Amino acid sequence: MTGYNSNGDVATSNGNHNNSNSNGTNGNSNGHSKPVEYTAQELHTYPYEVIQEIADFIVKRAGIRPKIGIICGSGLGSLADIIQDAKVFEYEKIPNFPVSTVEGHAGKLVVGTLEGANVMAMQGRFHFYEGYPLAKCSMPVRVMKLCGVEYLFATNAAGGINPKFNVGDIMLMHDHVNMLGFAGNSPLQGPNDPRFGPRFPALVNSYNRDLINKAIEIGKTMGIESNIHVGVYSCLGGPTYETIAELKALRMMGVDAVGMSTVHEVITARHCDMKVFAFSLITNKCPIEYSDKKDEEANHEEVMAVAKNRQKACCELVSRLICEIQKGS
Ligand SMILES: O=P(O)(O)O[C@H]1O[C@H](CO)[C@@H](O)[C@H]1O
Ligand SMILES: Nc1nc2[nH]cnc2c(=O)[nH]1
Repeated sequence: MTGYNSNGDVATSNGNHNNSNSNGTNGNSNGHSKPVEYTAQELHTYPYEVIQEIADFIVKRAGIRPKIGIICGSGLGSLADIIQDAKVFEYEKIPNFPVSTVEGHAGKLVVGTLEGANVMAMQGRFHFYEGYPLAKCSMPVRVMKLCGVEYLFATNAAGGINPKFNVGDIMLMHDHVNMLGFAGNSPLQGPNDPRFGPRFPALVNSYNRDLINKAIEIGKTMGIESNIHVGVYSCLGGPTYETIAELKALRMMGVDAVGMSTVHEVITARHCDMKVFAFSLITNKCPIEYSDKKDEEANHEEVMAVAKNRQKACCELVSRLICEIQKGS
């Protein structure tokens, strides 16, 4: 498999990673670095050493250790545009990083400062429906951890199932239903590396209560308290939007908003003991009765248009919450 040398340039594959140095390269006596080579199986599950190499690559070039990691949902890439003193890494230039394939996910990692905190933001996440295994989808969360991140802010665009939710509302996630997990799929599947966390992590209290309460207070001062809800998110595999019968089933299970992301990232973050704050921007109302109305069908263009419309409020919420975290540290 092709690797990258320590400058992030694509390099030909001829190294053996067992001999790699801390930069993830095989330095030799004439000072040239050989690329690290990993098997497809290794890159399927991303062993600790691979994650460490990616983290070292980023920290070395960014010159800072981020404390807060942000994952931008569909159409919410502007959350990364407000980062100051930004160093931008295109995914394809980061060794062994997957590439973004979905519209509204630029495929860039942005490292810099926000409200005085060192942050790193993913402008583009990885979804199961792109063909990546869940471990690969959430691998960047482990990269964040090894870069020094303590707090994960995960954002997403989602369909509102709770009839009280309107398009443009923000749902602060306080729990999730892991539908992919019900079907036996987990980002933690495979051998457990205790350097990341335990074999059997508990997930009650995954969503940091203190951060949820702070976000509610911030919503009040922003004058958008009636657009802020607290609720349960569920991730389905996608890429199809849900049928009416599926939406009815999800509602019966207590799900308030549905999407195709975030849950595997939160599981990975909690496994390695990161504090998690997550919210869904409600980009469409999910119908729960049969109808011929075309305008009730979800579509990605609408999802992105709503996200663009609400990006200012989302950016303000995120910035002010980071400001609160900074005040407490
Ligand atoms: O969850 P994010 O990445 O925000 O995107 C959501 O929007 C897309 C569908 O329109 C899906 O990828 C769904 O998961
Ligand atoms: N699964 C799913 N994902 C979404 N992302 C944005 N809206 C939706 C939706 O209605 N369903």
